Amino acid sequence: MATSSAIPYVLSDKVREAVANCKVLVVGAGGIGCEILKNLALSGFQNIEIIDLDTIDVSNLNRQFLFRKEHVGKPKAVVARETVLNYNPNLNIKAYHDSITTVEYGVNFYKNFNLVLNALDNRNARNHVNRMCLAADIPLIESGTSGYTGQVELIKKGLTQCYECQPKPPQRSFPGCTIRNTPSEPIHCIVWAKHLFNQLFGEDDPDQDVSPDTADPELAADAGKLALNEENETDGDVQRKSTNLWAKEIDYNPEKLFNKFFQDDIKYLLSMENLWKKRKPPKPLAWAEASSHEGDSNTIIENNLKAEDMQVWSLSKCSKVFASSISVLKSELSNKNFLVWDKDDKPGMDFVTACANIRAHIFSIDQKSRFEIKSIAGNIVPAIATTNAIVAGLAVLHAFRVLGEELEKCNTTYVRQKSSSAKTVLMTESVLIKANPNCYVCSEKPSVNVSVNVDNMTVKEFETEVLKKNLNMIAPDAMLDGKNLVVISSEEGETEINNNKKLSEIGIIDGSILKVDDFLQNYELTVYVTNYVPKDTTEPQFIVHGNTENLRPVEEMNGIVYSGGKESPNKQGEAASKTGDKMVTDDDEPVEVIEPQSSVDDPQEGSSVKRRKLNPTEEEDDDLIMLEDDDD
Ligand SMILES: Nc1ncnc2c1ncn2[C@@H]1O[C@H](COP(=O)(O)OP(=O)(O)OP(=O)(O)O)[C@@H](O)[C@H]1O
Ligand SMILES: [Zn+2]
Repeated sequence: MATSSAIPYVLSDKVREAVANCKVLVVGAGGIGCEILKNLALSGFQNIEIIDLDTIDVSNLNRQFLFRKEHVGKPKAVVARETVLNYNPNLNIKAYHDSITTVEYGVNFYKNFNLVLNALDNRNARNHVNRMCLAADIPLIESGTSGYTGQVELIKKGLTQCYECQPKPPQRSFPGCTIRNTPSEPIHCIVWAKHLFNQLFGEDDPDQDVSPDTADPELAADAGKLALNEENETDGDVQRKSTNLWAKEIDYNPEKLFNKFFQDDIKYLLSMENLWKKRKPPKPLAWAEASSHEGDSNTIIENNLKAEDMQVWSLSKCSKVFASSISVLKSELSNKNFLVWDKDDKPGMDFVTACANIRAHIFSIDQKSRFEIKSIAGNIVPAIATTNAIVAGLAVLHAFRVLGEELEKCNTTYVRQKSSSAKTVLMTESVLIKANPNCYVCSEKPSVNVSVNVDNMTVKEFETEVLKKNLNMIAPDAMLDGKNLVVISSEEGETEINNNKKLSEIGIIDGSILKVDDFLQNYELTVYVTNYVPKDTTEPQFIVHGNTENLRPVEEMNGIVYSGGKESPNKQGEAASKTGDKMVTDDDEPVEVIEPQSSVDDPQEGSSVKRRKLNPTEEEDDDLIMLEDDDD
């Protein structure tokens, strides 16, 4: 392929020179990353570094055009580099097969670059790169797609909002008792099946218990206890022992496992009578019955007309697959400590399909095909190559503006599906979106309020659940303000002694202030602790809020709330009406590019007014900004 393209000649001399001399980092070589790399290589960029932690999967080949069949299993970053070098052998391009969140890539690493382009698929890595670019004061072009929608924005310290300025919609989650006791939708059964996979083969996680929940608030206290006592008299061991240990003891005998999860546990649930006063009770199912249940003739005929993945399995097929997948998973486990569930791993996906459908049958819930279950279980929104290409193109246009020192022209741009009411595909904010002054990441003195039961949460849980998982730190150190006492240290061996102590035991009580910092992220945060006792298991274990003035009742908070929350976004159809250039899509339908509205007196106000119009609807926005891997 030719080493030069027309693009450099439409750029000013200044930008062309900057493009040739700058050094850029591309984080992620997936759907968007491959497109960005190709665009960079063909538009005159000379010095590119690319990092991706993953290897090429066959499912990537339909849209990650730098990869071919023969590359499956090889590191994405390495192959992306090789392919791009074919476009332009003179490129100075370096590949890292690694996670960007590791300590090797500290602030000094970022300072090597003029610009960073994110092409990631998960919130954690995005949050991390956001913090690193703020710390290194490097412009970051953040992009994401979800199906037909996408977004590109510039993040620059002091000029724009950062990736964490606005609250992100929490990931959809369900109360434990719905999953364990009273499922009513297919997704409840799918989540349960994934939890069951983890209980049997994965890393131990008490939050993913699949056994009946006697602490269900719907139960009159006695009913649950009564049932538990009866259970203990008969088969009590099974209940109390870890599922994992018990499964090992019976050598993963599929019949015994089946009868426990789908017959005995269901009988036990039935004994919690309160649950079934207003609900259809579940029907316990024994292995022998399921194995011979072929389904009604209509379903068999319907199934025969469908591709295998689209068929809804009969109970007998579910039990066969249950047994065969367990046998494969058991042998996979024999040389590992635990397995990690992955939607693209056949036995794991088969196991979840079978278990979810058996449970759905028991609770009279619609059963689903393997294909549907895969997309629900893997949080999959189909990736659309065209959207990735548009977004990657926009990202590189943003890069030209940044290099031309026209950062203020990098207004956030959205890709939207054309709707009948407004023929729009691209929409831009009218102004740069300013930082949230209360942002717990980019404000001058970042602070956050954490409400937690100080007599119940351990220091280790606080570190893992609050500081790492919720506040996205990598290696936090925490000091109790006023006492100069280091309570959590990122140095091995320094504070492990505190790990199993409750927060209050080491002096973290209502009103305590913690000074937390993450050395890698160059990030300091003041954490104000308040004591909070959840009323029952349906309430969150802890709440993180940006600003006490914004405190709202727990039920409104839906687990986590940050300050500076905005009104709910409006429908995309209400987007700005001014139209501009036309372009042509694959299907030859003319689409229109929406130009920013005329500037307004107060940019901040203008921004928020416009944003309400441009933001996606609740249904479609879940993954717009941050495409999540499955991690529930
Ligand atoms: N911490 C990280 N460090 C480096 N690369 C990362 C990190 N987290 C995610 N990535 C990479 O970002 C890329 C995102 O690309 P994309 O959204 O197309 O996902 P994918 O894994 O290729 O596809 P899919 O999830 O649809 O199977 C992936 O290649 C992934 O490996
Ligand atoms: Zn911010």
